[in-house]
Amino acid sequence: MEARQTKLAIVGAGAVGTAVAYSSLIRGVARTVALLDINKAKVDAEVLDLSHGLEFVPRADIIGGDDVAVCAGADVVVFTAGAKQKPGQSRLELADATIRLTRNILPGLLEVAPDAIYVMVTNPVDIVTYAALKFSGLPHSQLFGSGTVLDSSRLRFLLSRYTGVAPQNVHAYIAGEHGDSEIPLWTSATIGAVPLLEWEALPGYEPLDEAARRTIHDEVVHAAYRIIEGKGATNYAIGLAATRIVEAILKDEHRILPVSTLADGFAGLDDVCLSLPSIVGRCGCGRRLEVKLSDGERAGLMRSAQTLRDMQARFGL
Ligand SMILES: O=P(O)(O)OC[C@H]1O[C@](O)(COP(=O)(O)O)[C@@H](O)[C@@H]1O
Repeated sequence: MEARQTKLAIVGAGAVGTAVAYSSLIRGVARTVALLDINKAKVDAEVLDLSHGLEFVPRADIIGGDDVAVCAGADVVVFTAGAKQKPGQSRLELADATIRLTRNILPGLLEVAPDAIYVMVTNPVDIVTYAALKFSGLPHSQLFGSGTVLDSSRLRFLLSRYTGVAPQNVHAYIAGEHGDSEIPLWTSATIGAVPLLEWEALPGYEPLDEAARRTIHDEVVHAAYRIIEGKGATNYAIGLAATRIVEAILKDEHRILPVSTLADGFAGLDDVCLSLPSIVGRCGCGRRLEVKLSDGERAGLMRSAQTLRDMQARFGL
């Protein structure tokens, strides 16, 4: 009997969608990678370019087109389609067009891939995820957003640079909105087995005091703006972050990832999609962790949730 083959469908063949396809192929997360885009010439060209590298990656097929049928039977759908972010433009300004686009595309996808786990990546991801949950009627385990998985890896990269320890050993999360109101969860963070708030600087490194933590937080929040100013879009790190989520799903890893999902009352948060460390596996997004929060972190999360609720109301959600 042949093993069931896994299929990843990526909606949107722009800078982010193609980065997800590229990193997914390199990491060998799915046997088939399908790319869908309304621009047929572009998607065909991307598929051809990626096909020419198949010799160098784990065994896979790459297909694509402008017909939703290309996503048929997908196990995971990564949704990256949306309006392009311009320099200086906030994530919010993009929201209206993107929400309409999401509403138009989802029904066709649900028809051909009803059992897929849907990972929304398009910004503003928390709002798009909330809207997509409403439009699709899917349970929040089956549809969630990439949230602050990328922001958390930016945080880990910066902490790694400050402390001289590998980012893999920095266990720290950004929570809340994937956007300006996001907050680092310093209280629960550890470096190796050492609580981050008790970290003693290694020789040649500065202490991780409050001022340093404030600078790092600020850098994480503004990282995307700096990249957009320089190259118009962020794509490689979000491609890797989304691939990490897909891998956790398809390999049923039960990984703890700060994905954006509907709040269920934890820390007094509800009726909003935001990120908190959650368990991700083959059934999608499972339980949230009951993370220990300081009063300041709790208040920050409440503010972030309120920012998102205000946006939801502005878009009639
Ligand atoms: O610092 P430790 O305990 O050796 O853990 C390292 C492991 O943690 C990870 O970085 C995952 O960390 P998180 O659970 O904080 O996401 C793995 O990639 C790595 O293998």
